[in-house]
Amino acid sequence: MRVLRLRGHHSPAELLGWERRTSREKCNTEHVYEPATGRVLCHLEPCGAVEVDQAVKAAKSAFGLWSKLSGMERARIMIEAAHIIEARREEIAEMEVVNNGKSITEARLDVDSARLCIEYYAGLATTLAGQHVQLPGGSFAYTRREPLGVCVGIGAWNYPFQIAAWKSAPALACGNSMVFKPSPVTPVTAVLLAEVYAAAGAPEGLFNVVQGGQETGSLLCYHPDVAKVSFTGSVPTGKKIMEMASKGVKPVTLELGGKSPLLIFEDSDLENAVSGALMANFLSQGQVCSNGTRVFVHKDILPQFVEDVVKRTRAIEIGDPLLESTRMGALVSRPHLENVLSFVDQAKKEGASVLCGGEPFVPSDPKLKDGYYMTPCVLGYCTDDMTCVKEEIFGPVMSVLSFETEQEVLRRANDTTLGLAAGVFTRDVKRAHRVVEHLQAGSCFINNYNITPVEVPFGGFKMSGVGRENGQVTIEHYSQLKTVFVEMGDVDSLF
Ligand SMILES: NC(=O)C1=CN([C@@H]2O[C@H](COP(=O)(O)OP(=O)(O)OC[C@H]3O[C@@H](n4cnc5c(N)ncnc54)[C@H](O)[C@@H]3O)[C@@H](O)[C@H]2O)C=CC1
Repeated sequence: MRVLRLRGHHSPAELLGWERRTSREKCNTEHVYEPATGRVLCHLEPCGAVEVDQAVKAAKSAFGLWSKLSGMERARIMIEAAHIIEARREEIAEMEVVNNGKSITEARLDVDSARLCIEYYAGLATTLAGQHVQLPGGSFAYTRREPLGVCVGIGAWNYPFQIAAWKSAPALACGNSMVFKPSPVTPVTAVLLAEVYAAAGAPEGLFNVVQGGQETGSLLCYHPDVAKVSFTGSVPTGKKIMEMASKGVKPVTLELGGKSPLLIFEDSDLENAVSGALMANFLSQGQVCSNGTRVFVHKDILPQFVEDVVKRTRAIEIGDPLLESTRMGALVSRPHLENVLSFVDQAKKEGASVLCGGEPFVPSDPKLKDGYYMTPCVLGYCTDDMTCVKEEIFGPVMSVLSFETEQEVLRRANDTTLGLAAGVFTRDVKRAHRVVEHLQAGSCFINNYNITPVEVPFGGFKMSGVGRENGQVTIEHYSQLKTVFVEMGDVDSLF
């Protein structure tokens, strides 16, 4: 059973073996918008306690079957899911664009990342194994890596399909089942992932989608049959999730926000450094947790850097996210756009200089006139105490700061409670590794930025999170170790 309560114009075709449920009772529906046009896309009916319980029960029943399969058997279904995603790539990407507002070019890359993640963990599913330990007198012990049970995934709105895959792939590979709750702002594509798993032959109830916001999320976290919660979102919500999970002593994975630094030294390849700064700030309209929004540039190259970065920022094509030529689409919602613009106003008041952008943008196409667009912004003359340098803006706003020495820039880069990512551009190999050693961040980039291959772990230091997603290590976050002692002699009793 899958609890899906999405109604509207974009109802994907029914598939054998899974069922959509809509509310039997009247409840408060919420509008879901298309950011590119501002029109209402569909309505969302939040799931209550009854539906959450049904979804968890379905997942529990699927767990009974799924956890008994061998890794090879699970892998076969996951690989099939990856093939289906590949075949439906364009349709899923378009749906992501319509619901999220990002460009089709980026949405396709997100769908690819989701597929690669499922392929990668399908491979790892076949490698799960324990250890054999020889003990005195012929006795021995062995360990078994076992799944946790029903895992909950709670997603943010910036990478709706990718987050659902990044959470479900390692969970399913380990033999768990999942109930996933997307953000109520972007509820559409997680439903498509549920369709994909079902079509690939997953047992009924293996991957369920419940719709809703805070209340639905809390019901999931407190549910006694839920073994683990994996969350992507803001720091304040992450703290609440941790608190709720603690009532049942449930492990959590938290992928939270950042205010990451990007350090550009005077010996950098300037063109690459500028490209890196753009990648660090403007993907997904700047709504990326790992963004390097504090760009520290050595004072000797600052004028040239600023000239080049502003020139290339001004050239970014903004508009209809479904067009191939568009590089920046719409922000996710009207309130979020207003919030981002208010950060730009605040920066001006605090003495930063708007070098380009930071204005609402109205595309020439009349159908897009109510969309949530803005021009990407570069703020110059920033100082460490400014709000734009301290707080996560989560929009296309780059703050440029000047520095003189390595020691100084490291101290300033680490002067934050967050630690998701960090980057350094330099041609000096020794400096690159020395700097990275001192950066307090979970994901560090040398001479690039915002590259997230699924084979490597991703996650934060400090208040940016707990646990990791992707890479081999994530298997440990979705499984537990059982130790089995085997006596081959007599019991040496003290009594
Ligand atoms: N580290 C990472 O990988 C990422 C971090 N983020 C962070 O997420 C934020 C933006 O995303 P939002 O969706 O606005 O974040 P949010 O924290 O408001 O919501 C995230 C999810 O949690 C749910 N939620 C909210 N309150 C809850 C509660 N009390 N109990 C259970 N669930 C609850 C929401 O419905 C949504 O599905 C940014 O601050 C960004 O930094 C976003 C994407 C990736």
